[in-house]
Amino acid sequence: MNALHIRHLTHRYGLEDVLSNVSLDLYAGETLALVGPSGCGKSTLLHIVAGLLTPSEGKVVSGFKGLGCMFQQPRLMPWKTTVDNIALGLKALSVPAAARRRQAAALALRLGLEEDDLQKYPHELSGGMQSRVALGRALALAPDLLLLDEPFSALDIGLKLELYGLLREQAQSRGSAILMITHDLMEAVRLADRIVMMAADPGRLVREFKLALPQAVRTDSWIYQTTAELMQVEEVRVGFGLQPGNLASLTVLNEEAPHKGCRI
Ligand SMILES: Nc1ncnc2c1ncn2[C@@H]1O[C@H](COP(=O)(O)OP(=O)(O)OP(=O)(O)O)[C@@H](O)[C@H]1O
Repeated sequence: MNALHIRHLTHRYGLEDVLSNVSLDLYAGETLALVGPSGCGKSTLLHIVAGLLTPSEGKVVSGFKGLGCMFQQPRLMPWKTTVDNIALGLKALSVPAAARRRQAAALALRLGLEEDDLQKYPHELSGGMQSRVALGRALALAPDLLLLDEPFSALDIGLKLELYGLLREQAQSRGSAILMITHDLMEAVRLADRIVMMAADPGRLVREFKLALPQAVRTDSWIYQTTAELMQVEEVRVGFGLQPGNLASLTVLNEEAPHKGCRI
């Protein structure tokens, strides 16, 4: 089975440790959400996994073959049309122009864009449409690993729910693994199989929760209840800047034993 193994990762900017001794595993078909306070190193960790940064210490071993990334800002090429933005990765793989445009157009339509949108430039698209294009670009190469850095944070709830569904459909049909960052605990509860809570100064993993109920059968009320339960956990409250509260009994969640590299 394909997997990503992160071992004893430490990263410094200058003299400051922003990540300390982070170890994590991610397996094919799994969605793992990283949550934690601003500045705890979530994006740094994602950039290291994407190969955009070399860690100061530790290693990342990935058995995944394809990588798709989506960030908070769509980061589309302003001089390229919708289809050409989606087809960017296919062009890099030397897929002939007609074939890559055909594939990109089919994907765009599956993601809810319309025929009329295909030849538009990013400035002619709404924010939500740009997010669909960015998701299309991330999915175009059928990656078996998707890295998502708060991809839906700027969108309204209706569009978020729609894009969650599209993402899940695409990821499930390909058995892709997803490593996502979110500030929205409810989004993590809706989408993730595991939630890893981080703390800052230095950035580290402090707690992991396994959500045993399959995504497809999670109802809104289960999501609200589970989020509320999580919000009672000390590390989660601290991470979200809330006053410490009473520890609730976790009836819905299966709490995982902390793995190597975690500090509680
Ligand atoms: N290129 C850089 N040079 C120096 N310091 C950096 C650089 N990038 C990030 N940092 C610092 O590293 C720390 C971690 O940043 P990072 O963006 O990884 O955190 P984050 O958890 O993703 O934050 P947020 O949730 O606010 O996006 C922060 O203190 C940030 O200021």
